[in-house]
Amino acid sequence: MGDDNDFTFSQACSNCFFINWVYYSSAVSGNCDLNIYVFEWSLLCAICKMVVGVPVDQTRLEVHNAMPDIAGVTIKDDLSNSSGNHQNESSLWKGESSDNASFENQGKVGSLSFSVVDMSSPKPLTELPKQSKVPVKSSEEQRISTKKPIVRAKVPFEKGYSQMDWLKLTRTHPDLAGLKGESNKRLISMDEVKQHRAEGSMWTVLKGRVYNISPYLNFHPGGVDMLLKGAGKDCTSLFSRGIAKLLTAFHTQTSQSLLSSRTLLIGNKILNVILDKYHAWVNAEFLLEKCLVGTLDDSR
Ligand code: HEM
Repeated sequence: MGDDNDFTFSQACSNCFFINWVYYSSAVSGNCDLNIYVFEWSLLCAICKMVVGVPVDQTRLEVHNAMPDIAGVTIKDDLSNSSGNHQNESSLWKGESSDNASFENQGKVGSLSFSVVDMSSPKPLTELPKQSKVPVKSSEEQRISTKKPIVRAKVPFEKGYSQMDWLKLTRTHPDLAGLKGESNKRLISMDEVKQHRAEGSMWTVLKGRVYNISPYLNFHPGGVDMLLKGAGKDCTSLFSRGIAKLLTAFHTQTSQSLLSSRTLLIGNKILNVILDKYHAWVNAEFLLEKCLVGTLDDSR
């Protein structure tokens, strides 16, 4: 430990691919191709370590254990002095202050020569040791503790207002739409829809169809207030409203692209757009069949 083979360089995190951490190694010996050394390991940056939940010190231990032997390493950086007293090791991992100025170094491993460029900013470097002092939860513990309870807006059914009760009503009530003998095949303008906001004759437009939602108000599992938002309006967008979720997953690529019709890659973060958050399985056309007043005339 602490011999001439010690060196420090910046390396892209194998999870998020940001070059934001500095790897320090000591006591390496034997033969190794640098390409293997750099690319074969799964090493995480400080941020991913926190997300994944591997304690910094533990990671470092694993890194040391997994270290392949390297013979004849002639790399020496400016941050370690000739006596093998590596100031930067302590500043990186033990929280002592040191000058973290960028440096560039040339090195040679076997037949491979290369440049080592420290692109890491001083701030994250001095922050690393602080993180290592905080007890880091295991990934399982972290997953459980960060899991938020799902808050549902669903309104508890009042007696007699279940969806079954609604279906019974649709089968037995003679005129839920309030048509009074008029046809429900007629075209209705948006102006006419706007005039129907009062209780008893409250209209809404859903996917081009005009419904009288008054009788359904108390049966709506999302509550009366939610349904009232669509009164006298086109509620299609409210009905199909989605949410965007930033998954705590990182993609191995870094680009801006559409991974699927609902999943977007921004940088290396995956954004998942969940469409029809509440009504994905709701067949409103069937539920409100008996409330149909007409078809929206969007030409006017
Ligand atoms: C106009 C026709 C609509 C119909 C037929 C309808 C029907 C339903 C049904 C059947 C559910 C229960 C879904 C389930 O259990 O999975 C539901 C839930 C819900 N709806 Fe609607 N809805 C309508 C409009 C709206 C509108 C316009 C809004 C918002 C402004 C809305 C907001 C909600 C909410 C927040 C829930 C609760 C989701 C939950 O936590 O389970 N609904 N709706």
